[in-house]
Amino acid sequence: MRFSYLEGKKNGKANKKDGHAVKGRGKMIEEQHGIVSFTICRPSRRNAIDYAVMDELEQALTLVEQDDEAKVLVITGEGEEAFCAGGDLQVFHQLKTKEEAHAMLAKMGNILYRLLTLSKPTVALINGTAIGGGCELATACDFRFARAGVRLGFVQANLAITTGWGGATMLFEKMPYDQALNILLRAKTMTAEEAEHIGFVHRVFPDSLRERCEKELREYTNKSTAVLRAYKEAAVARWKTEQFRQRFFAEIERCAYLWESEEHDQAVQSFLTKRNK
Ligand SMILES: CC[C@H](C(=O)O)C(=O)SCCNC(=O)CCNC(=O)[C@H](O)C(C)(C)COP(=O)(O)OP(=O)(O)OC[C@H]1O[C@@H](n2cnc3c(N)ncnc32)[C@H](O)[C@@H]1OP(=O)(O)O
Repeated sequence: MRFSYLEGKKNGKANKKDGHAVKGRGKMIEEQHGIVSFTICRPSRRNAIDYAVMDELEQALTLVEQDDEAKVLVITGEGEEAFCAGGDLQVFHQLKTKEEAHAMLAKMGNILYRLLTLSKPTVALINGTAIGGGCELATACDFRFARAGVRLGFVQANLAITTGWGGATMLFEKMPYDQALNILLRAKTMTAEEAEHIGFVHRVFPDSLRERCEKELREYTNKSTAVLRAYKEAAVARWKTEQFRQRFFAEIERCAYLWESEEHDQAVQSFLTKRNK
């Protein structure tokens, strides 16, 4: 019987030799050669993130953090269409007040903060469109590898909100100030190649995404977990300060405030109406 990575680790019985995968509501976790892959499995919703995906991602972070055989975490989406279309608008459109929005935004914000500061290298394997919170998820990872031609965009401003999961704060940490502010304010999509040109994407692969990603990561997984942890701890120390956390969570407060606006409500309604929701 192939243990699920999550179940096996919880019972301390995971058979790590041949790897294993578990497909559940909204996610699939598999581990091969020290690489743990977390796949968002909601292709009919372009891999949009709902509460179930949040909970599964949080559980996966805990296990990867604790498991010495887990050396690198890769996050990707199922199918060819999308990496992640951000928050599930059909679910989160029910949230009307600042308080209701803040509860959801802070839940995912905390998860992305944990991802940002994970003591293992992380990769967003961008298999398709990355939009809104999908770009925030990708930004929280150390590296971004994308399939040639896919489109990415911090489109939140078109919905009359800002990023709400810490994405802007992380982007200002990881990119030159003017490049980060430009892509946030323009709220347009760009190709993987354009994103590589400005330094948001690190590798663009023409095809065979997983194989190419695994080959690229062999240079990391052939190092001891202790060394990987030590370098990541040095890298993320700057983000474990109270001052950074205050900036990170202030973004979430601002998004929650904007969430309440009539403009935001109408923008989401128009997206959903276009799909007769
Ligand atoms: C919660 C806050 C968070 C943050 O920033 O902090 C956010 O992420 S805000 C949300 C930002 N996301 C978006 O605005 C993306 C909206 N979706 C799109 O722009 C397009 O769907 C796109 C570009 C992702 C894909 O376009 P494509 O033409 O390939 O597909 P469709 O638009 O026909 O969509 C197919 C199917 O998926 C459903 N869908 C897509 N995105 C979402 C979403 N974010 N939430 C829920 N459902 C989504 C869409 O409704 C269609 O469903 P169907 O039942 O077939 O009508």
